[in-house]
Amino acid sequence: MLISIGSKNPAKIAAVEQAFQGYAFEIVPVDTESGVSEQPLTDEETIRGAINRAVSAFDVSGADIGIGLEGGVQKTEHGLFLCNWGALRARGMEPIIAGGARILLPEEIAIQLLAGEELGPVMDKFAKKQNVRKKEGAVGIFTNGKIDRVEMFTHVVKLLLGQYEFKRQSN
Ligand SMILES: O=c1[nH]c(=O)c2ncn([C@@H]3O[C@H](COP(=O)(O)OP(=O)(O)OP(=O)(O)O)[C@@H](O)[C@H]3O)c2[nH]1
Ligand SMILES: [Mg+2]
Repeated sequence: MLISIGSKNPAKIAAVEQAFQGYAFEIVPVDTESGVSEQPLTDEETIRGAINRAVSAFDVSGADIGIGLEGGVQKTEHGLFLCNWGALRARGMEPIIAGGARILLPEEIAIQLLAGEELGPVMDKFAKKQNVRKKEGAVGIFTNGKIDRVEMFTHVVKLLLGQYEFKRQSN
């Protein structure tokens, strides 16, 4: 099975590799446009980015499955939540969507994002690290390492794969 992912981010690629453990597959990471802002600020925008990545990855690679994973934030009355969305594009079916873990971001982070900053660089500055976005992610930093970005996105890809198999069996 040829699986394309619309990102070259190693954390996202590792999540697809983990979720497809046990399957005979090959992964093709492709640079795709998310079609949304670098820092999505709503669930809707983040979902749109995931779908656009999955469709582009599927179209450019001729793979059996295209996967899109997008991180963003969502304002609530409780504060600004980190949100994560995934999409799966396969022949003969509408894109499948699944949501990932959410955690409240500290106020000092939220203020910077709402002022137009991108979470990736903000996290590097906050954590005094390089490329948090490609490793544990904000989710790893703010959960004291209990769950990192790979594990969080692996869960999302499993939700996508499971729905894909269910739909295939139902048809
Ligand atoms: O350090 C982080 N830990 C996280 O948990 C996280 N979740 C989202 N983001 C940031 O939100 C923006 C859109 O996310 P994103 O899906 O575009 O991710 P990305 O830019 O890292 O990958 P990619 O665009 O190469 O696929 C980018 O600025 C990401 O850095 C995170 N940064
Ligand atoms: Mg990005």
